[in-house]
This record gives sequence, structure tokens and C-alpha cells, in this order.
Amino acid sequence: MRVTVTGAAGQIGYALLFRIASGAMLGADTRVDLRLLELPAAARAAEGIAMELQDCAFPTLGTVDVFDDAVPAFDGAEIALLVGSRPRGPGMERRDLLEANGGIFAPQGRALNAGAAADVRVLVVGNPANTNALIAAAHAPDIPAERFTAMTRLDHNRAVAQLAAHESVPVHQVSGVAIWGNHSATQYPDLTHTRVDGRPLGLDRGWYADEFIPTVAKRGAAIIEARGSSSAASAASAAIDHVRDWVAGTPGGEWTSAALPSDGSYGVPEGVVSSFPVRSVAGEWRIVPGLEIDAFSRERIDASVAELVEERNAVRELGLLG
Ligand SMILES: NC(=O)C1=CN([C@@H]2O[C@H](COP(=O)(O)OP(=O)(O)OC[C@H]3O[C@@H](n4cnc5c(N)ncnc54)[C@H](O)[C@@H]3O)[C@@H](O)[C@H]2O)C=CC1
Ligand SMILES: O=C([O-])CC(=O)C(=O)O
Repeated sequence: MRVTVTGAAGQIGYALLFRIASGAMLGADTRVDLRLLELPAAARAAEGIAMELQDCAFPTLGTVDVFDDAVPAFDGAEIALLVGSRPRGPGMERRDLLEANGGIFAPQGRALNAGAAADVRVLVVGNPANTNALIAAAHAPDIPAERFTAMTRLDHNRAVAQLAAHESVPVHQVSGVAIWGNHSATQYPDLTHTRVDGRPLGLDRGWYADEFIPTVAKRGAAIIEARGSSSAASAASAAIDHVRDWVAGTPGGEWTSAALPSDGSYGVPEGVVSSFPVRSVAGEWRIVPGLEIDAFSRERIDASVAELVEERNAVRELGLLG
């Protein structure tokens, strides 16, 4: 399979590429041809990573090519991991950030439209991930919008791990966790449908509202504070999980979380790229239907979706949705 990774020379790229090449994402029987896209200034560093990939002699790795132009980089891509983005700089307003990223994700959407495989799967990791995915999809009219997704799997994995630690159970006993909304501090990590070892969780509402939700929602900032730079290996691992499940299916009828263009489910306006509880069936993400949403959950989902709608309005005003 042909896999294009943007931002290949960045921190997530360095944690991600070796796992893709080793078969962790697409399995031990799938040969992977990697196409690394970087800015011209970082293309040399990407060449160095290509050398290291070769030196691993992974049996699953085919070719590795480095590009500083999106059009050839996405040619024939079956999977596109859009990691490279413009980080917020000093004094930069949210609007400046959206505009700068529009300058990256609009041309990448056009390049995907021009040359990617008809059934390409796109995962946007680079922040603001949900809205970057919306921009890329808007510039790829020939690719169905649902092929554009954004990553909330890291938030999902953080939520599972926090709950498992709180309940003193192994992570594999936790099911039915959901992330709703934006990959931002407004996200809603939902435990109201969660089961532990197959039994409904007796939810401690005080801990849930006062500790669990803020810990998960602010985990990215806590990592930056502790490590001096943002999550990289855990983000790469979540990207591997997202694509693996999308291609191979979510195991055992379980759900996970991913941000997808809304079909209007759960009152999320159609087209907004929002996180939902999802299953992957026959190679496609499907929003888990029919969940009961209590008043507490409703308020939090609505707040995060309102932020996404604001972001959509802002990029529309900037002319970034075409
Ligand atoms: N969705 C999520 O859960 C998470 C998202 N992130 C986001 O992922 C992004 C990448 O993070 P890091 O790897 O730590 O950043 P980084 O700054 O280490 O690397 C980013 C790389 O992207 C490259 N790049 C920038 N513009 C590009 C373009 N137009 N085409 C190709 N490459 C380009 C840069 O040259 C750089 O090498 C950031 O936006 C970060 O906020 C990080 C963690 C979790
Ligand atoms: O907060 C950041 O910049 C990185 C990020 O998205 C996360 O760790 O969830």
C-alpha cells in the first residue's frame, strides 16, 4: 500500500514512520511504500530518516521517497497521514493559526484530489485537526468527504487509560468510551456508556466531572508542561490505531472514537468534522447509533460542537472552504 506522511521530519513523524514500516499499521503481510512530504527546509532531514528506515531492513518496507511538493507526494496515495502543520507562534491569534493552516491544507486537499487513489483514507493529525480536515476535504470535491478524518484517538486512548487506572483494571477490560466534538480542551470524553469487564461502570459523578474530564481534555497541555514539547510517541501510536482499525475493522464489535464529517447524527450539524463513537465495518467508519444522551452529556457535546461551528465559520469567512 502506498502511504504518504506529511511533516515526516517532525517529532510525530519520527515516532510514526518506523512503526508503519515495521507492519504495525497494516499488518505483517502488507508491503508499504512510503512517501514522505516535508517543507524544502526539512527535506534533507527527511532524507536522513529515509536512510534510517532502509537501515532497519524491515521485511514489510518497500520503497521510501522524499518530496517537497504535495502533488507528486500524494500521487497514488491509498493512505495519507497529514501530520505537518503550522504550530501557533507567539502573538498568533486563533484566526491567524486557521489562516496559516488553510495555506497548507487547501493545497494538500487539491493535491489529494488530483492524484490520490479513489478510495484514499486521510487522517489529519496536525492541529487544529478537525478544521484542517474540513479544509482539505473542501478542496477535494472528487473524494467522498467521509474519506477525510481527524484524530481524536489519542484523546480516546487517554480516556481509556485514565479510567483503567482509576478502576485498577487492565485497559483491555474497558469498553464503550467515547470522545465527542473537537480535539481541543472543549472535547467531551464520555463515560456514560462505559463498561468495565463487561459490566456497566458505577460512575462516580464527582470524580468524573471534576477530575476525569479535565485530566483527559488538558492532557496535551500537561505533556507539554512536563516534557517541554507536545505528545509525539503517543500521538503516533494513536494514528497507527486509527488507520489499523479503519482498514482492518474495530475488533469484536467494540467502538472507538474518530472525528468524521457529521451526517447530522446526535444533533451535530451536517458536514462539521466532529468526534463520535464509531465502529469500523467493511473498511468504513460508522457512527454508533441510538445512544442515550443525558442532560450532562448534551451540554458538553453542544459546547464542543459550538466551537467547531465557530471554527468552520471563521475558515469560511477567510475563503478557505472554496
Ligand atoms: N490530533 C492529535 O491528537 C495531536 C495532534 N498533534 C499535532 O500534530 C502536529 C505535528 O506535531 P509534531 O510532529 O510534534 O510537530 P513538529 O513541529 O515536530 O513537526 C511538524 C513537521 O511538519 C513539517 N511541515 C510543516 N508544514 C508542512 C507542509 N506544508 N508540508 C509538509 N510538512 C510540513 C515541519 O517542517 C515539521 O518537520 C502539530 O500540529 C501538533 O499540534 C500533536 C499531538 C496530538
Ligand atoms: O496540545 C498539543 O499541541 C498537542 C496535542 O494536540 C495533544 O497532545 O493532544
